[in-house]
Amino acid sequence: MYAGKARAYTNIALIKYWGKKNEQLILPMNNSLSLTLDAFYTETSVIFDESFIEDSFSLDGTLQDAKQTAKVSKFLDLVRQQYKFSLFAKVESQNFVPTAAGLASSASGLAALAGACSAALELPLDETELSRLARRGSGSACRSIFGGFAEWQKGDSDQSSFAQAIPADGWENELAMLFVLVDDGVKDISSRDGMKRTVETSSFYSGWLETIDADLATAKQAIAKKDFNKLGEVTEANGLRMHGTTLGAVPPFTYWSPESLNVMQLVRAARKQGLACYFTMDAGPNVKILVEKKNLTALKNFLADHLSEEKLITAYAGPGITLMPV
Ligand SMILES: O=C(O)C[C@@](O)(CF)CCOP(=O)(O)OP(=O)(O)O
Repeated sequence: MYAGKARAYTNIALIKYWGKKNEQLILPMNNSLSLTLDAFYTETSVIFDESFIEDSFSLDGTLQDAKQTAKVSKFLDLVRQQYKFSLFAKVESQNFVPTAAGLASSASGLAALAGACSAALELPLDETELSRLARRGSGSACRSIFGGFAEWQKGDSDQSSFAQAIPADGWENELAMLFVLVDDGVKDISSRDGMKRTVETSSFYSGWLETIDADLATAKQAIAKKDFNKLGEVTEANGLRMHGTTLGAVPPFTYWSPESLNVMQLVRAARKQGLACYFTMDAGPNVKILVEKKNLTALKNFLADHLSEEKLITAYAGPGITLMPV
């Protein structure tokens, strides 16, 4: 029997990954840059044992159906193939996210799964190898191996596509990200399906790609200079352009709900009153507001007049993956 456990935190992209060059290897079209957060994480344990006759996967104590288990098995098959063994596994994941729906990210889940497998099999994987393995589970998971800021080097092969930490001299600890929960109950298109349709059909997609390198350079410069407004501006613009591509897809779609738009307007209004804060969104209606810790209370007070308190979740910069005793 081989057992391992890992904890990994979710990350939010400031410069987005939105499109694959290679679906099977999960190689992205562009580099992306994220901030790992402390508020949401997943703990996953894995047991490989010769007595198991199939893989099993339980999430938050509930045994998952064949479809969900197949996703985990696909990842386990990769590990079995790469490390040349054939034992089945029992996988148990627990998402530590506020009860609000739609906050558990595949990034923390798949990063934790990669970490748990490497711990169970006592694979001497360094961060790069762990990031590469996590990427095969879900692209954004490769960034959750690292704490703070991380950049996913797109590479052009399985070997060359992985994330690296972006040193920021502790500046990430001066930042906060306020999640505004906009649960409009509509079942969103998954990020995997959304980016696939966009790459394949959106006439806006090439325009999006042309802007990424400049955005990345701007974001990295801003981090190096601890220039919050510069980082916020490029984050907000990049996220808007990513979402713009979905409107050009066939059929067109958007993750924005009326309440999402309302929150975006509130962020702009707060800025007009001199409160430095910027929004970004991913494959869902929730809005994430990047703000400096020193302005967090002022931002919450500003929003309190418009949004109910329980819709707000505060996150700070979080750590990288930790392998844990079983
Ligand atoms: O996180 C970002 O850079 C931007 C997004 O969150 C925007 F929605 C996409 C994340 O995609 P992911 O779930 O990693 O896809 P997978 O590789 O198909 O599993």
